[in-house]
Amino acid sequence: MTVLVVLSSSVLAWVIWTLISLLSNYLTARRIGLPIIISPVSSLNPYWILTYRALPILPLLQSLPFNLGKWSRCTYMGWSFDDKYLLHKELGSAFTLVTPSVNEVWIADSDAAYVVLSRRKDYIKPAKMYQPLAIFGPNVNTVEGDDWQRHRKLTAPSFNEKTSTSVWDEALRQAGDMLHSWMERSTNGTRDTVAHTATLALHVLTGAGFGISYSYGKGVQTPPEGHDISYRDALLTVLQSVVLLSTVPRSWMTFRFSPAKLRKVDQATKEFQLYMAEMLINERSQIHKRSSQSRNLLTALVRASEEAKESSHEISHQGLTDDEIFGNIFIYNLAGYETTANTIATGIFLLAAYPEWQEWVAEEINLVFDEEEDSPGGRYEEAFPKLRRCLAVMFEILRLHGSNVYIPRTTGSVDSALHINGKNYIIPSGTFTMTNLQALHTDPRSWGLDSLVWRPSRWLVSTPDTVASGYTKELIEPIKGTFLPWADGPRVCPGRKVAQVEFVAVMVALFRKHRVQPVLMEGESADAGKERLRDIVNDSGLSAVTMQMRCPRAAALMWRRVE
Ligand code: HEM
Repeated sequence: MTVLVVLSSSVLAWVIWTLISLLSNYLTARRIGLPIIISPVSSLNPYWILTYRALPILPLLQSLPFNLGKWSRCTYMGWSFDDKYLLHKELGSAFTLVTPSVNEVWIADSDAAYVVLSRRKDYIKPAKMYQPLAIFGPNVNTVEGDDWQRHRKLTAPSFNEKTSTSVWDEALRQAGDMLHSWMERSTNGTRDTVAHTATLALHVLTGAGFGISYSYGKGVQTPPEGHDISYRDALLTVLQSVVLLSTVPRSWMTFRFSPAKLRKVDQATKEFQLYMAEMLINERSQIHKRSSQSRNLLTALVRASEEAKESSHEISHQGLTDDEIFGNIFIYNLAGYETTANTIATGIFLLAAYPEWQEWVAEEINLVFDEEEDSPGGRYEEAFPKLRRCLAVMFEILRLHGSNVYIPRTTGSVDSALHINGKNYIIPSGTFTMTNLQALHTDPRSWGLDSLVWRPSRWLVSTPDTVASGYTKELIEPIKGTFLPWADGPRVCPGRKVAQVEFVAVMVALFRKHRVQPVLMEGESADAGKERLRDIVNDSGLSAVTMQMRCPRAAALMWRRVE
């Protein structure tokens, strides 16, 4: 009886607290003056996320009469991928989503989006939201303010033209081997495009970022002395277990009776930490002997940190601690792995669904590379700037199928003024601003009436120079705030050039002499096969970190050589 009373009073207290918070947030939202949607939950509420993932509750809510479930249209993770710009078309360039925990201002106005992403001190990256990613130590993605400036200054310059050259070489080599493995199963095709592009992206990062080169085909590598698993396998397990690592306490993973999966994650985490510590000791000794020849993210991180320490009396404020170096090694791997791998995999699916764009890309690649050369190497500096169609394909993937569909910021402890669609608004302290990338990327006012159509050629324009040379066209420069797959402003993605170089190199290796198509099901026409691929790409959702196709293994892709 007492238990029942305690339980029902707790539920009642929770309901009252929720209603009071909702009312208080609603009154605050009224003062902003933007259209309002009231939701009983926040899209970031973990219990809500678990509920709609476990039960088919969303369609039910959305079919309620009198628009009672309208809130559920914009309170699940990745909702704007499904909605595109439609909710903004109804409500305007911005609206406030009122929830019991926080007010979220969703923005699809290009000028306002640009301002929010540029003014990092007024619109702060919510560091608390990213804390779970500080698994190995604080890093550029999890810190704010002066700390962020220090991390950024010491890590981002590692991504220079030298890195781009190594990324280019490594991506060409890996993609050539990946293609070779696909050609070996040409009749049945492969269902593992996503897994294989993930291996490729990981190998490019370990090779170009950390100087550890792997051959594409070799799965498990023999671990060096003192290790039970290879660096690659330890890193892969860690990257694929981010959600576990950031939610399950480490001590639970070490119990004798813990599930094997948890113990495997624990082992990989320890091994990865050990590898990083060894790399650090090795790199420091090379620096002190002044004998290091290699130049990669790790060397740059350690050097920059050592130099900063030497040149400052306030040591701890200038360099990076060992934990911070580990934290950054991890985050650069994480941030650069899934995003790039997904973009390449989605691109392959889309090109298989639209073979006319394969021919378009191949035409450019064959103009740039010598017909006779069997495996196109080509120097990065000469080839990359000419491969504009390849880059256009990437931009068009990111416009409609980018890894991020929104970018969160918060006004912190002070109110902030924001000009939206010709009017001034005061965004109160403690409000989240969500830059709605998917709505901005699909808005017909910026992208034309065919904004939802995947059409890479929209990225190219003829200029007098390009017409005179009879060569390919120039890439357009989108209006500020209309294309933000890498964000913008001071916290713009530091790996965007790496991702571009990697993507273009992969296109070169795959499409110069080969084409991809879906393996048709029994009785399926070629058009229906392509439609099936488009459906698979459109059925994407937000995983822990990025947008991903939910069922990429539902289609097998077949590669063939063309002359
Ligand atoms: C197509 C590929 C990629 C996409 C779409 C992408 C997208 C983004 C976006 C949107 C952000 C900003 C997030 C925010 O401010 O809330 C970001 C940040 C970041 N990205 Fe990327 N990224 C890609 C590839 C890479 C690569 C290859 C690397 C590293 C090698 C990388 C490293 C990072 C890091 C470290 C940050 C945090 C920067 C900071 O907070 O100052 N990304 N990325």
